[in-house]
Amino acid sequence: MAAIGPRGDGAGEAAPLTLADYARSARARLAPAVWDFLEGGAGEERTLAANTEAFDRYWLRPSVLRGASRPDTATEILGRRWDAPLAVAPVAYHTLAHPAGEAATVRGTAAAAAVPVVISTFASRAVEDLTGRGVPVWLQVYCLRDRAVTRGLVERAERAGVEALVLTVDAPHLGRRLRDVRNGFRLPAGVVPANLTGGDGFADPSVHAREEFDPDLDWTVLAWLRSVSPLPIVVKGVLTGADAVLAIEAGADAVVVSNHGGRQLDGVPATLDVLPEIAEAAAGRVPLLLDGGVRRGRDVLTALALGARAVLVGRPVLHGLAAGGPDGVTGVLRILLDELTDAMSLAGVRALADITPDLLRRSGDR
Ligand SMILES: Cc1cc2nc3c(=O)[nH]c(=O)nc-3n(C[C@H](O)[C@H](O)[C@H](O)COP(=O)(O)O)c2cc1C
Ligand SMILES: O=C(O)C(=O)c1ccccc1
Repeated sequence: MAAIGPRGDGAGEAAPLTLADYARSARARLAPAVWDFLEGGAGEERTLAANTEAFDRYWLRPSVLRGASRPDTATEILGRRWDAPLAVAPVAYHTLAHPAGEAATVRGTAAAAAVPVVISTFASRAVEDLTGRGVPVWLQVYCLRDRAVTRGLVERAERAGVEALVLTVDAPHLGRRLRDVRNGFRLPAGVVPANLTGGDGFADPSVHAREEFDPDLDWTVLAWLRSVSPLPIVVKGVLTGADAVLAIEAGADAVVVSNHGGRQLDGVPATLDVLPEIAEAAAGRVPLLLDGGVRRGRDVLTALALGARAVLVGRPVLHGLAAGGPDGVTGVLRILLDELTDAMSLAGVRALADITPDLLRRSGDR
């Protein structure tokens, strides 16, 4: 976060070259309280900071003379081809960043690459306006106390053509985000969940979550979700090997190693730092995805070398959206893709299957 300058400093007017450029440009355009909501984490934001810092503790060990001038970034996950090992993480209320919201995100993503967009339970555009537009759409599910509402959301998404469900398991309630408390953050008028029926009182997300989220879920929730929908179930928010095993035993088709971008329990480790433990426990039984702090193409290489099959990117996509609408989203994803292929080529990695732990050296190790 150190690269982010003060508002109105004129940065970001030249064509953005990095995700940090997009972050600066977004910050200059967004109301400060909205920026804080998007950017902030829980507590002292130790986990938020750790997510990005963890990537900087690894160095790459290139192999030379590998004929890797045109690396192949394609992969297959849950039976679908992805152009690159990247997806858009679920982030509530994209209309906070741009009036077209998730519709702009989907359009911008499709222009960059065929990779999934995971829409939040709190997406601010109707799911029917997001599917069938060139990229797979997955639905993130918060399991609410009112299971009929959750079921209705899932059935609606399935009818619309959503291809997988991402069950978030790290949020019995929302973490204590001090920036939002200090700002008295409320959603601006008109920013509402477009796919949830009934009710209002959404304006303070943390109050709403306390009232509506089911805070007492256990692993049987997977069987319940399975009874509601035949779609693949991805469990998001696992941080230990033991929980990854329980997720697999409960029937998860994939697991997202995530600390919710440092927004839930402050003091948990960086996702990158728990990935090896989880990869060992999962032992290849399900694909592992990772999110949190991915800001450069080479970060994708690092995560894959430690056992992820793909990564999800959250805040940077919203930065692109705020900075330039669909074109900004395309720009963010293209930068990540260009940086990834550049790093693969220079590291002698022809295809994702070539990526092994040998590609890395942890700083300080000999
Ligand atoms: C503003 C914001 C809203 C989010 N909303 C959701 C959500 O509705 N559901 C969810 O599972 N995760 C949500 N997340 C967490 C992201 O899916 C993801 O785990 C995290 O942002 C990844 O870290 P990154 O932002 O460093 O890439 C949200 C994150 C942010 C920043
Ligand atoms: O999940 C989140 O991090 C989040 O910020 C959120 C916001 C609104 C509704 C639900 C979750």
